[in-house]
Order: sequence, then structure tokens, then C-alpha cells
Amino acid sequence: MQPWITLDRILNVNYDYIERRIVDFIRTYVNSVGAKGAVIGLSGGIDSSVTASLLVRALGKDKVLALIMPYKTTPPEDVKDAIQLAQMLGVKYDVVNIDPIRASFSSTIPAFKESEIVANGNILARIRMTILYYYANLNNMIVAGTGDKSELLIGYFTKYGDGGVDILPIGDVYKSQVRMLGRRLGLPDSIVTKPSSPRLWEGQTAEGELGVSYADIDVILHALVDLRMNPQKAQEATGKPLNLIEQVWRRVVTTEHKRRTPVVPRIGLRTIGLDWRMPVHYNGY
Ligand SMILES: Nc1ncnc2c1ncn2[C@@H]1O[C@H](COP(=O)(O)OP(=O)(O)OC[C@H]2O[C@@H]([n+]3cccc(C(=O)O)c3)[C@H](O)[C@@H]2O)[C@@H](O)[C@H]1O
Ligand SMILES: Nc1ncnc2c1ncn2[C@@H]1O[C@H](COP(=O)(O)OP(=O)(O)OP(=O)(O)O)[C@@H](O)[C@H]1O
Ligand SMILES: [Mg+2]
Repeated sequence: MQPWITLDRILNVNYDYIERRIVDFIRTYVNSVGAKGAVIGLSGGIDSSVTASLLVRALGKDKVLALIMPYKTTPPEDVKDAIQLAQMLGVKYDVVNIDPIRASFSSTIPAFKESEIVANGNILARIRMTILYYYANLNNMIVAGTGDKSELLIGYFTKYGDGGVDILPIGDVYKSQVRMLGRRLGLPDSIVTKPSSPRLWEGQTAEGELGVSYADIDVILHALVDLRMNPQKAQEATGKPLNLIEQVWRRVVTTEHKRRTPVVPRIGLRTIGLDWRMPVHYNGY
């Protein structure tokens, strides 16, 4: 049988609907929790650019605050792209260089190891999260996350770093779809065509670190997650190698802890995270 789950199938979705749904979600959520707006980290990458653009459509430019937080591994073009986008959207922005903050970690932590690139890279994401929450606290705003469905499902984010946010507007949109959305939102070409990278260390790219392309990841996730296929069925339907499918699935299952609130052992009659559930903007008593 010819593979029928192709990238075209992932890309061929109703972007008008996606845009309307997300804009409506942001507006309703921010208003119903009584926040004054949203704070976002702008990296010059596709995810934060699309999210920022949707925030402005939902809330208006005066209710969106952008933080541009370069480190020495951030290419100057990224800073330029982020500033250009903030100006294009008309939002207020601050540029905060995080080099000295990160340097204070290496100079004060006795166990600090310069060679631990992933652990040290995660510090950058957690420094940025701390700064975003500082601005949110000062302005009675919430922190908008930028994780897309692909990154969230494979756990490709720093727990409580870029994962430490209040809402995830593009969290149900695959990376390949986010790029298409970016084009439709009129984002500059330099942003839309830029290869994804967390820029946590010199030369890092997402596809290089993961060892698989987002085009493949998205097709495989659609089969495994949306269509609930087992790896064998997913292989028939996508034509991708079984070992690649299993590798992606392994990432999904081993990172479930990143998508949950911390686990609590059951002791009482109702336990947080197990059978205590409440809507986040419930006003009743
Ligand atoms: N089963 C489990 N239950 C509960 N907690 C568990 C756990 N397994 C690990 N943990 C905890 O999780 C920690 C590991 O998670 P974490 O600290 O996130 O670290 P980790 O997943 O190892 O690293 C983050 C990954 O995300 C990538 N990243 C980061 C930031 C941005 C982006 C981007 O796309 O822009 C990508 C980064 O390149 C790296 O590959 C462990 O040290 C442990 O504390
Ligand atoms: N230099 C930076 N300044 C401000 N925020 C940043 C910076 N680097 C990362 N971030 C924040 O961390 C988020 C996660 O980074 P990530 O690289 O996944 O997203 P992106 O750069 O927007 O898109 P892509 O995944 O395509 O690179 C960013 O979307 C942004 O909110
Ligand atoms: Mg990036």
C-alpha cells in the first residue's frame, strides 16, 4: 500500500480556523482570568514570532510585552529579527542580555561543570523564564509559552524553562503547520525560513540534536498520536522506517512527566493531579 500519511496531509489544514481558534482562546483566557495582557520571550525563531503575532491580534499591541534575551550563543541576526518583529507588531520590548546572569551561575555553584552543555543550556531557558515571570508580576500579565505540538509531544523543551509558562497558544499546532501559519501572518522571510534552534550552545540545531527532521516527526506523531496507530500500522501508513517511528515514540513516552503537574502520592480522599480537578477560571463557590 502507498503511504497515505504524508507531509501534505499535515500541511493541508484550515489555517483560517486555526488562527481564529487561537486568537479567540487567547482573548477569552486573558480576559477571564483578569490579566492585563501577556508577556512573551522573542527569540527571532518561528514559534515565538507566530505566537507574538497571534497575541497582538487577540489582545492589541498595548497588552503585549516582548522580552528579547540574547546570550553569547545567540546569533546577532536573531536579535535583529526579534527587534524588527517587535517594531513591526508595534509592541513594547526590552532587550536583556543574560550573559552576566549566566556567568553568576558558573562562578557561584561549586559543582558547576563547563562541559555539561545540556544542563548548562537548560540554565539559559530557566533564566529567561525567571525574567518573563518578573515582568508578568510587575504588570499583572500572564506568560505566553511558545511550544508547538511537535516540541511538546517529544518533550523537546526545558522543564520549567521554556516549558514554565501560563498558556500554550500554538500547543496543538505541529511545527510544519506553524511555519505555514507564519507565512500567512506575514512574518518576514528571514524568520519563516530559519531552521529551528534553541541556540543553547554554539552550532546547536533542533534537527541536528534530535537526529530526525520535523517533517518526519510531524508525520509520525500524526499517525501515533492523532490517529492512535501502533508503530507497525504507522510504518505502513507513513512509509517511515520502524526504528525512526520507535525512536519518536520513545521520546513521547519518556517525557510525559514534562507535560504534567508534579506527581503527589495519594493519602487523603481526593488528591491533586489524580481526582481533584477544577477549571482554571472558575468563579463559583
Ligand atoms: N520520569 C520522570 N519523572 C519526573 N521528573 C523527571 C523524570 N525524568 C526526568 N525528570 C526530571 O527532568 C529533568 C530533565 O528534563 P530537563 O531539565 O528539561 O532536561 P532535558 O530534557 O535533558 O534537556 C532539555 C532538552 O530540551 C531541548 N530544548 C531546551 C530548551 C529549548 C528548546 C527549544 O526547542 O527551543 C529545546 C534541549 O536542547 C535538550 O535537548 C531531570 O533532570 C529530572 O529532574
Ligand atoms: N534569545 C531569546 N530571547 C528571548 N526569548 C528567547 C530567546 N531564546 C529562546 N527564547 C524563548 O524560548 C522559546 C523556546 O525557544 P525555541 O527555539 O523552541 O522557539 P523559537 O526560537 O521561537 O522557534 P524555533 O523552535 O523554530 O527555534 C522561544 O520561543 C522564546 O520564547
Ligand atoms: Mg529558536
